[in-house]
Amino acid sequence: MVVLSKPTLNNFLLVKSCKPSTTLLNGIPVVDLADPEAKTLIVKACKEFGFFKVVNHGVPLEFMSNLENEALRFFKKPQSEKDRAGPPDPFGYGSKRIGSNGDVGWVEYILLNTNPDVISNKSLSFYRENRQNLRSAVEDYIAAMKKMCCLVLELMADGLGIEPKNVLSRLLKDEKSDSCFRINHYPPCPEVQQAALNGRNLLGFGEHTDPQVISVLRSNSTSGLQICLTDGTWVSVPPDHTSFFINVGDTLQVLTNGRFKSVKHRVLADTTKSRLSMIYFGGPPLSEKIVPLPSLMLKKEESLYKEFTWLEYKKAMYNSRLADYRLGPFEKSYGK
Ligand SMILES: C=C1C[C@]23C[C@@]1(O)CC[C@H]2[C@@]12CC[C@H](O)[C@@](C)(C(=O)O1)[C@H]2[C@@H]3C(=O)O
Ligand SMILES: O=C(O)CCC(=O)C(=O)O
Ligand SMILES: [Fe+2]
Repeated sequence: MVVLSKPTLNNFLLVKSCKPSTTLLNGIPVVDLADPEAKTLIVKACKEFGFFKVVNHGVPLEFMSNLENEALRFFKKPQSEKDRAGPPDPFGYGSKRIGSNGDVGWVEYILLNTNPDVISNKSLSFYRENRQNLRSAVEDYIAAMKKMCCLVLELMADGLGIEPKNVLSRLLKDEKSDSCFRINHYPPCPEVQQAALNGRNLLGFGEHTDPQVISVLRSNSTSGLQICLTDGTWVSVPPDHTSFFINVGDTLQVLTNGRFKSVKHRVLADTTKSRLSMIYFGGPPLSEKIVPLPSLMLKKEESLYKEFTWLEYKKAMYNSRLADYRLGPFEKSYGK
């Protein structure tokens, strides 16, 4: 069992906790990718939740558990070895600190750029610290996630009745697409029980929206993920290690002029079980102008957002805290 170092434990209990929520999301939208109605269900889910579960996706379970086992092998290594792949810059191995603006969580992780041309020394150390086949396991998995995201984005375009079919997926297919991949490991935290007695929960990963176009998450069967509904209630998402969960990101919210909502989500730590999650974040090229899709806009409909590039959004994102409403300053109504 991996235990995060003791001295900082109290800081965590003091710094980041939140009111417990026991509501289980039974009505979570589930989309069968082989269903002819998939495109309609996807659009509905993106408007209502910004979140849905994907089944019948064609990715073999073995493929997912292979990478999960490789990742666990890395997280089980002594701290000094893992630290050789860190600190994150933002890519590389990180523990407890998320980003560089003071966010913390009961989590250790590896963050990788998916573009092999911009591979950092930290990522190389991560691969070196593990068996040789880790790099190909990661690359194969990323390729499968990119393919699935592109299919989902094409179904979205179809469901929205806009053309061409690749109007969204081209952003991820572009060779300059700025996408990344994250593996999060949440060790069990016995102190969670004490926190729960005081009516609080301990955060593994604080609330935020994903800034990119789309994210696809797969976890083991340990619970912890929660999403925030449009009425502000937090609900737990029952884990399913055989399925994928899709998140609408901030960029997709802008591209659809607010029709789709980027989903606020967070992860709570568990007392006894460790959680391992793997997330592919599909992003556009840095120079891409993020504006509502012209083919989607109604006559006289105006953009809710100021014009900006993904590079500009990214710069703002790295200056923000996890829970900040990052789209705020880019809204035309901001400050009015
Ligand atoms: C606190 C931060 C971590 C983050 C960059 C940021 O300054 C604000 C956004 C954060 C986030 C959330 C979703 C993804 O996990 C992530 C990789 C991303 O693209 O935006 C993280 C960033 C990070 O960990 O570097
Ligand atoms: O680890 C998880 O289940 C979700 C983490 C997350 O939302 C993120 O890394 O952006
Ligand atoms: Fe996220």
